[in-house]
Amino acid sequence: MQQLTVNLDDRSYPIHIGSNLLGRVELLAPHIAGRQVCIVTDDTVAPLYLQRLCQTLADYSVLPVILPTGEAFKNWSTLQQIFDALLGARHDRRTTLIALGGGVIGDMTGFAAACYQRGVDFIQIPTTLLSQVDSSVGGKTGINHPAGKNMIGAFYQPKAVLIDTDSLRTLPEREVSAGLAEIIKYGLIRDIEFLDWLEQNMQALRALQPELVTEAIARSCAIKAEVVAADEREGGVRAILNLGHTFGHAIEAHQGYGTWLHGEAVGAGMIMALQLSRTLGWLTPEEERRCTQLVAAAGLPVTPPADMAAEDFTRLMAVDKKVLDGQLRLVLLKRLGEAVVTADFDGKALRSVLAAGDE
Ligand SMILES: NC(=O)c1ccc[n+]([C@@H]2O[C@H](COP(=O)([O-])OP(=O)(O)OC[C@H]3O[C@@H](n4cnc5c(N)ncnc54)[C@H](O)[C@@H]3O)[C@@H](O)[C@H]2O)c1
Ligand SMILES: O=C(O)C(=O)C[C@@H](O)[C@H](O)[C@H](O)COP(=O)(O)O
Ligand SMILES: [Zn+2]
Repeated sequence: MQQLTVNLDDRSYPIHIGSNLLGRVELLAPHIAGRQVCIVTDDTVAPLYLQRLCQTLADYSVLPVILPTGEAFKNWSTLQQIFDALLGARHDRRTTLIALGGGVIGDMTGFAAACYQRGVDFIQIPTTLLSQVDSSVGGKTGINHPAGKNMIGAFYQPKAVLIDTDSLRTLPEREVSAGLAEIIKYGLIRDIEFLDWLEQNMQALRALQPELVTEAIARSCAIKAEVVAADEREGGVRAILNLGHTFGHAIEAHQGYGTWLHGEAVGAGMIMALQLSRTLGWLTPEEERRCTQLVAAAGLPVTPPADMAAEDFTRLMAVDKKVLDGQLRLVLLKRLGEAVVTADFDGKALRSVLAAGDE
């Protein structure tokens, strides 16, 4: 087992990564204040892992909450089901919420924990590759709004993150690819050696070769933990974790939440950001080609949806959370391994990137 730490003073927490961790009560117990535990999961993950976790927590009073699966349910009415269950079972302020599932469950459970009785503890047990490398770490929690992704939420850190790599065995291939998008993101924004390593190992990673996947998770979490520790509430550098997301979130909202997976939209969105970086002279055409090949090799789309026009992007991107005083800011690459957040790009160049889908 490996252990990393997200260093945030008195809100610091461990990330445990390894095999067979779902059965390790001693990793959870130090982070559970009372006897009440509420496990929030979805109706795909519940039949796979809920019973196992309940057995691990046999000494606690466990309330399971099983939500409908998928991005389309990351909304107010699903969130309300968590509050209904907590109140119905008289959970008090010492309750601990546990998110058992992918990023949708993690984001919603974290937000519920931030709000319930003005804040209770929560633990992340991510079960998708995407949630193991990204969403379970860093404390961004929330739900979608029809007008934009993750528009309602809070920064609220978990007490611990437990990454059981065995849970990936049941993950569909399409979801593995979605997780690889965020892994590639870390190489692009911060670590060119990691990018080289990903190019060399992409097929083995897609096949979930255990040592390699564990290595990819640990390197990704280490980068995310470092960025979050430097800028917890995205006043500055944390925004680099948003590479490809301004475009990607527009794709998700336009297509209808859940039609394109988050990781798929980020894959295509990163290519759009790289194209714009190339037009600024920051990347060579060869570097852009190389990255496009890597994203394609991960099994991800490299072009936006055919039915999305430049105007659709412009409208949806205008509500991005990085917009300041009405001005769009994008995460672009100064060079491979180095990202910047900038408003300083040519509007015409952006328009031609956005119009690629119109052709
Ligand atoms: N908070 C953050 O920092 C952050 C970071 C990245 C993404 N996100 C959010 O995370 C969400 C995407 O997360 P996701 O890709 O995990 O999606 P998800 O939670 O919808 O999970 C994907 C699918 O995999 C299923 N699943 C989960 N674990 C499984 C397993 N072990 N075996 C089989 N099936 C399993 C789920 O039921 C679901 O159908 C988006 O809402 C995105 O906005 C948040
Ligand atoms: O943790 C972050 O910061 C990120 O931006 C990680 C992203 O991968 C993630 O999708 C996040 O939810 C996007 O945040 P948002 O603020 O753009 O909604
Ligand atoms: Zn993301």
